[in-house]
Amino acid sequence: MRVFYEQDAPLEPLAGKTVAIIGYGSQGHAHAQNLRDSGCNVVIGQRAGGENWQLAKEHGFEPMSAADAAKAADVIQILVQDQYQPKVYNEEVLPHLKAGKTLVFAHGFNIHFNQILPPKDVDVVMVAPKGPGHLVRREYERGGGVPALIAVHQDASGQALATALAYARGIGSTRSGVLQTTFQEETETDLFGEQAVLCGGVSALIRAGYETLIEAGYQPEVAYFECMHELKLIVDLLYEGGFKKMHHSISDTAEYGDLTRGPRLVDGRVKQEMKRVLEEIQQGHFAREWILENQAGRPSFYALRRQVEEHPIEEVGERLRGMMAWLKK
Ligand SMILES: NC(=O)C1=CN([C@@H]2O[C@H](COP(=O)(O)OP(=O)(O)OC[C@H]3O[C@@H](n4cnc5c(N)ncnc54)[C@H](OP(=O)(O)O)[C@@H]3O)[C@@H](O)[C@H]2O)C=CC1
Ligand SMILES: CC[C@](O)(C(C)=O)C(=O)O
Repeated sequence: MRVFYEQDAPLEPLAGKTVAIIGYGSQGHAHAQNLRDSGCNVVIGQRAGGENWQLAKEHGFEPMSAADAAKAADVIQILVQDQYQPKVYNEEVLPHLKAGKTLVFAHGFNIHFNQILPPKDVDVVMVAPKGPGHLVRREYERGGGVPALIAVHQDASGQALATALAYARGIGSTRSGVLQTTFQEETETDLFGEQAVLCGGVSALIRAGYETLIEAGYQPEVAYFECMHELKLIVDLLYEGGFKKMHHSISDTAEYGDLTRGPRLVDGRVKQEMKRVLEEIQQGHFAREWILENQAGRPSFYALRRQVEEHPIEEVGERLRGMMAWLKK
């Protein structure tokens, strides 16, 4: 697998071009500012009135409608919520697409699951940072970058890969490394990662650990520190140096407990369920469920979100974090 760095990704394909960032949210605010700081000409398509419209103005942009931004731009990055993308694309972006323009995505969902069908004469690429938008900005400002996946879905101009690489450079990702993939691989692995491990798996593990300690009579504050607070510090070690660095830093007692008890918890049954989760993604069942959930006004999403946000660990966590003055609110 080839990894692309700064020397492989000149910015020239974006020279003299205008990049539209449609949606000034988590990813949008980071891509827009990083590209501008890299010398690119950036316009913002952000619906008016809300906090992100205001934020774009505070950051020195003149936000306009998605339609006006798509009309003005050569390269159009779609960074509105996945569930709104087909509507925004059909109503505001499609009328302004023509040969020579490039459509960019940060996640393959709508292309891979056929919710957006671009005309054949435009380039369609993906530049998907492997991290939350706020870190895409923070790492860039620190002189680094969040790694990214790139992919080419349509190469009408013959320049699609070069454009994607230039874009990845503009947001800082080639400082860390950019891997080429397909829309299918990015979509399936990204959904699996966020469901089974990063968001779904970890959150469920935290809640189960906390509940186990509370049900055994331990203090909520102690349970919070053990099951949520310290997790960040352990993950930092994993991020910096893998299991080896984590093992080096934790006590031998902790390491022995990790090696002998961890596999008892995440055993064959968990892996079996992970496989089912992956199959639901691969067969389009998750996509169908999420699309229909949105069409129905998200009744399950809101009910489940409320349940999790009302979990007792949230109350104790908020109180304890309130005492940590250095934490960003
Ligand atoms: N969050 C992340 O870190 C990651 C996200 N991605 C992908 O990036 C894309 C964007 O996600 P994310 O940054 O989380 O999205 P956010 O929800 O953070 O931001 C979406 C933005 O789009 C705006 N918007 C919605 N509708 C319109 C419209 N009609 N016209 C103009 N602007 C509109 C929203 O405005 P308003 O504020 O008014 O709602 C908001 O500012 C998705 O494809 C996602 O899968 C990929 C990797 C990581
Ligand atoms: C882990 C969640 C993520 O996939 C991400 C930040 O990469 C997302 O879509 O937000």
